[in-house]
Amino acid sequence: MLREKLHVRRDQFAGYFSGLSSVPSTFNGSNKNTTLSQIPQACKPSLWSAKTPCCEGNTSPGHSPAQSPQPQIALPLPASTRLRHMIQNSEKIIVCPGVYDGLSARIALSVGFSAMYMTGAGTTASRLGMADLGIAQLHDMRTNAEMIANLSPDGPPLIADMDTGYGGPIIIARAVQQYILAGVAGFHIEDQVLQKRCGHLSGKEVVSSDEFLLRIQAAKGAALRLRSDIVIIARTDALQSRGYEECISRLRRARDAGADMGILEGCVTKAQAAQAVQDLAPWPLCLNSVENGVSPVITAAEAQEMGYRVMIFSFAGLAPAYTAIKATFEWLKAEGVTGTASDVTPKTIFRVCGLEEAMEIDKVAGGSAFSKGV
Ligand SMILES: C[C@](O)(C(=O)O)[C@H](CC(=O)O)C(=O)O
Repeated sequence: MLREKLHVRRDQFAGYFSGLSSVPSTFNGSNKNTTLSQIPQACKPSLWSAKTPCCEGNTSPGHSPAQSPQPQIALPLPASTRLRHMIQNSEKIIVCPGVYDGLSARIALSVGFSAMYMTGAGTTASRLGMADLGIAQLHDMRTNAEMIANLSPDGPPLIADMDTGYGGPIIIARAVQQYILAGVAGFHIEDQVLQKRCGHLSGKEVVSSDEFLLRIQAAKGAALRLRSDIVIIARTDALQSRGYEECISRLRRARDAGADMGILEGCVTKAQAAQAVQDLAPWPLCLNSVENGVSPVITAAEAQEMGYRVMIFSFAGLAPAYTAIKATFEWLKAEGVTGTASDVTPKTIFRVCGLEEAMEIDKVAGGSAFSKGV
């Protein structure tokens, strides 16, 4: 039953994702307009791979036949294109753990998620040591996102927080361009005033619906100009001050302006979260889960049943890091030792952070720095 429902939904979503699904980079160096569906399966993502067998003697669009004995370099599909494809085709809701720095992202990669989310609250806390009050600016967010997105460029696509877009249309266009160049696959942009705050705090203020639309149009224009597939997620924080109907109206306007997906931030009941999907269908929605925030706890399975396509768990890394670090520091202060579990050695952390891959790079290049191990 659920499966059937999902099939219907995926077909419906297709309309929203067909527009920009052409591969913007020169896939196989020849056809700028090659679409995802035109790319033969065997040619799909293979980072720096040699020519695939199906390219042999194939002169159809999307292929360049062998012209020299040099191995052909097949560019990987951009993460944005892969994310778009996942949203359209995935059987299951796409669960994105909130990551905020290199280590939390590396842990998410090692656990094996299909996508990740870079939280603005976590970025602000970890990079600036500040609360989520609109203090992190484009530079802070872009540099963090770029580092995280490029830990595994052909790995799970990264959805990143873009807060309010950090200014008017010109700054927003610049922010979108920088996120695209950073390798970010999708982002959410909201309607809070520039002096924003976490969506789960009270006293939030939002800009007018027209100004929100302007933000979406600026973002969409930038993506189109760069021929990027980046997934634009319109988020409204208007529930607290303007009510549910206004949120639906704002999200509809954002959808009509070309946003690919929506977030109704801070739903206060499960019924409301489910209703939003129905009211905006077939436009896909993303659910932001902040446990102990203003929303009830909704599991990924429940969100999938409601019809959500993506779910971000903003505090999934930050909250346990806080708990563990605080407990350890308190222990250290009291006892003079950290009490670290014996199976967590320096190598454990370095392994998660690519130790073996780094050693392999050195070896393949002919180096011997690690020939005696580490
Ligand atoms: C999703 C969010 O934008 C984030 O930065 O992760 C925050 C999370 C939070 O601060 O609780 C938000 O919901 O505003």
